Amino acid sequence: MNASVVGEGRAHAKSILCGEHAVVYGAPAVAIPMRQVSVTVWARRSGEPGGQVSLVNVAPGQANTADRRADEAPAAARLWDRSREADSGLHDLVAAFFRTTGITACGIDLSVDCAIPPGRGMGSSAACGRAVVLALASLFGRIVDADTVFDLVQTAERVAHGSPSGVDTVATGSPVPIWFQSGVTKELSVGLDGVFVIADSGVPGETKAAVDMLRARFEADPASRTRFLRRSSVITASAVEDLTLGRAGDLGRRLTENHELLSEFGLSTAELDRLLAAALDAGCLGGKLSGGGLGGCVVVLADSPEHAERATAALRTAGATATWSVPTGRFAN
Ligand SMILES: Nc1ncnc2c1ncn2[C@@H]1O[C@H](COP(=O)(O)OP(=O)(O)O)[C@@H](O)[C@H]1O
Ligand SMILES: C[C@@](O)(CCOP(=O)(O)O)CC(=O)O
Repeated sequence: MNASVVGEGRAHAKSILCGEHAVVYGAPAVAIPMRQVSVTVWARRSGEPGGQVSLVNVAPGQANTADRRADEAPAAARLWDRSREADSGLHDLVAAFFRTTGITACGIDLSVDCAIPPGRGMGSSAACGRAVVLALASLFGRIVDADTVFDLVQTAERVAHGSPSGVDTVATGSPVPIWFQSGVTKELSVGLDGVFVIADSGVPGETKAAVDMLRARFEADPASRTRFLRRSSVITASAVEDLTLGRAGDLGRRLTENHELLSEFGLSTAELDRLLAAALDAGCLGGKLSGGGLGGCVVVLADSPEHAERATAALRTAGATATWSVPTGRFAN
């Protein structure tokens, strides 16, 4: 690979099907890709001194239009969300990139077109981090192996989350559903015929706040931690079988069971519960909050495109600000 004037990197959103939070403590989780919602980053050398990074957000949605050549990066049209910049970890990530690769640090301009809403359990922070690493690698003409990408993205995730499990870091770059535990990833083959519908409650959740809240609860009551991890692990193990063997009804029940567990530990909200009730009334097989919780999204399972459409309409009526459909047929490699 040769160095270029503009480097481009892309990553997508994800939804956690089961095991969130437990995965932070070494239990397994399963996540599916949402490839239609993505972030693209363009990296250029700037005239600023070594290691200085400036960030701009470009008009939303451009990442999801026609393929663009690297030298056609659009002009910056909107400012990066400054209120969130400090905790994005992207400055640390760029510094870590130079340290790890041994490339002499220079000023970097990053243009970020992020269609993934932040704080919705869709992995915006990990996807932004992954896209930055890939953009820098392409700018400097380096091939960066998967383990190094993982470590670099985790540098930014540590700033955004505190103690990230790494499931978002892997899932935002995988085209297929993954099982993840303590840094080990397995790609899952899916025998299920159905449609996952993801719905945004419109309320931002704070993953870090949710993780901190659960940790405080576990410290106050260590037995509750054991109970939470056991139940989550059992649900995830069954969900993997249901997903691979195509047992849609069983998988739906697991999702709902996982929601009840997360809810029992204070991670749901009235808005998320209302969305789930509406989807179940509309004939969904089950569903749950997805990601950090305390806001963000739900993921529900419908057994056909027709049921998914009905669920989508019900979710919108119940207040969802956005919905996405992920048919399981899309997971073919
Ligand atoms: N478009 C954006 N502008 C600024 N910061 C962003 C943007 N997208 C993501 N981020 C960073 O990611 C964080 C959200 O990450 P997190 O709370 O983990 O939610 P998510 O569930 O989306 O991963 C933000 O606080 C910010 O640091
Ligand atoms: C709650 C957690 O399990 C998943 C967080 O997902 P998100 O950042 O809210 O998309 C945290 C983690 O795995 O590090």
